[in-house]
Amino acid sequence: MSGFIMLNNIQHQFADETVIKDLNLTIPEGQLFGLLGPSGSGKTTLVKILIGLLIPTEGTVQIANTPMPSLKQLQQIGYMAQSDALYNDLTGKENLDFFASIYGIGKKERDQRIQEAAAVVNLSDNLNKIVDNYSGGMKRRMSLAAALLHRPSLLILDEPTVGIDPVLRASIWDDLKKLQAEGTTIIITTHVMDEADKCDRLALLRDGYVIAQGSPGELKESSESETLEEAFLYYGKSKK
Ligand SMILES: Nc1ncnc2c1ncn2[C@@H]1O[C@H](COP(=O)(O)OP(=O)(O)OP(=O)(O)O)[C@@H](O)[C@H]1O
Repeated sequence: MSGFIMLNNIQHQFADETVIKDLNLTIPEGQLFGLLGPSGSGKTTLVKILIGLLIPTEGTVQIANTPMPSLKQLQQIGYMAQSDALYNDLTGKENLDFFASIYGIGKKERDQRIQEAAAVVNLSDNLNKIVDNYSGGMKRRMSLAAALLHRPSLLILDEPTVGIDPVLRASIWDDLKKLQAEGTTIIITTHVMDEADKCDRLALLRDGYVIAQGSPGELKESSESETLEEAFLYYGKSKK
């Protein structure tokens, strides 16, 4: 397994609380990898460590053999945070134009990239609407489009489907599968079991520990569980 992303002996402390504990993860290129865990288990903290937004108290992160944080690697990453960071008074197109300028995409190319990203998330017909008039799901999809503008090879999505109805959730998953088929490595955090089932591999997080890793099938099989929820409970107990 080639280690496109490697987290080695990560530990992270906020004041006197250790929220990530001796964590090791290797994620190969092209994988759709899920971080599954309940609220407060450390998913967002881990994602922030991964992209270099937080420096871990201990341990190292490498992406494509480069120690993080690295500006060069950051340019290859598309990051979608848990809450939408959009300008409500601007149109969808104006928002994407703004993000494209931040990514340093030249004016000539910008229009094409905006159309391309909007098409992936089915927002092409809504680009001229003010974002304030978008539904919650449209805003989530617009945030995803913003994370795709620079055609990142690594996409990191922090709970991208929270508050989104099942139909839209399915459409976002279709988008993710499409991007993966084009070669994008995707890391997604979730606490929704049926979403976790769609990932190639998972790390189950609880109280800052990885309590188990594997494909959804492996995790169910090795815990003799019918569902991932049962598997999660099984590994949670065996860690106590
Ligand atoms: N900036 C911070 N300062 C102090 N404690 C923090 C900070 N950020 C997170 N924490 C704590 O770290 C722990 C893990 O939080 P984190 O946001 O990583 O969890 P999570 O799994 O992403 O949760 P959720 O699913 O609710 O987003 C929690 O106990 C949280 O209170």
